[in-house]
Amino acid sequence: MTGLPFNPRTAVEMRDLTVGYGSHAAVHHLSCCFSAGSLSALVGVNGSGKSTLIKTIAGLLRPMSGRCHIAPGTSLAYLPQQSELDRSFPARVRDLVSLGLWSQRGLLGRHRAQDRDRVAAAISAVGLDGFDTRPIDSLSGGQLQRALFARVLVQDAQLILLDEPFNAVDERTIGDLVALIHRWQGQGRTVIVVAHDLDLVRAQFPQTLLLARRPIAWGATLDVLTSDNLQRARNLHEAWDDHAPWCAPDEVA
Ligand SMILES: Nc1ncnc2c1ncn2[C@@H]1O[C@H](COP(=O)(O)OP(=O)(O)OP(=O)(O)O)[C@@H](O)[C@H]1O
Repeated sequence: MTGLPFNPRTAVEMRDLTVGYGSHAAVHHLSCCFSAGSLSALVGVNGSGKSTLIKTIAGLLRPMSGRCHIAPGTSLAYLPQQSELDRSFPARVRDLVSLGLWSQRGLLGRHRAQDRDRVAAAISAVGLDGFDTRPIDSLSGGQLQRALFARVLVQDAQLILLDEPFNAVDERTIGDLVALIHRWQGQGRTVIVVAHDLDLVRAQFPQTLLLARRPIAWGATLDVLTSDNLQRARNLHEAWDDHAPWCAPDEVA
């Protein structure tokens, strides 16, 4: 499959992608693509390879084999899981949100008045009015997630990757974050979100990729999240041997 031309309406395309850590593959033989302007969920049980795949799309992990192709010139915003963030870093909410400007201004670049306005508008848009100077280590989990979404807003990226943004946040915050995600998609951005709540995924995400170290199903959410596919994903995951050698493509059913 490698060598085929990249479709310009495609934002991200994986072709027989295998990726992992050291010599251990965490995601095997994945071929799928995300259209420009699509909204997709990435689901699977713990350890099924979701974060690994998101990090690969973000360019933080290199494929062991196959390809992960991003449309040339695509700007990208990646929000890791909260557990990967260092909350003890001495920063205020507006410092955290201003980091979203670095690709446009450089890390040490001076912020203009319009940048400060953009940061203030983003903080307001996520419902954190009055929190500008709050240290980030004093925020609740939901408030921190709102601040991180404000940073993504400021980044103004065409491709947005969110790893478990709804983890440990309340219903109201989830509703507000989902509204922002729909707004991004409405603006023509491509959004890929790792999520665990399958009811939320069914209600809010048109497309889904179900992973169990290898792709189980990909496409319209209601066609993917069938009880058969979910059972197949659980079975495959339970049978997975982390120490097995790298499997060749034709060993996958
Ligand atoms: N930095 C790492 N070094 C070695 N192995 C890793 C590393 N990160 C993840 N793994 C392994 O890769 C596999 C897939 O992990 P990954 O974090 O991608 O799964 P996940 O679906 O995102 O899980 P969760 O839902 O728990 O966040 C797991 O077996 C995990 O232990």
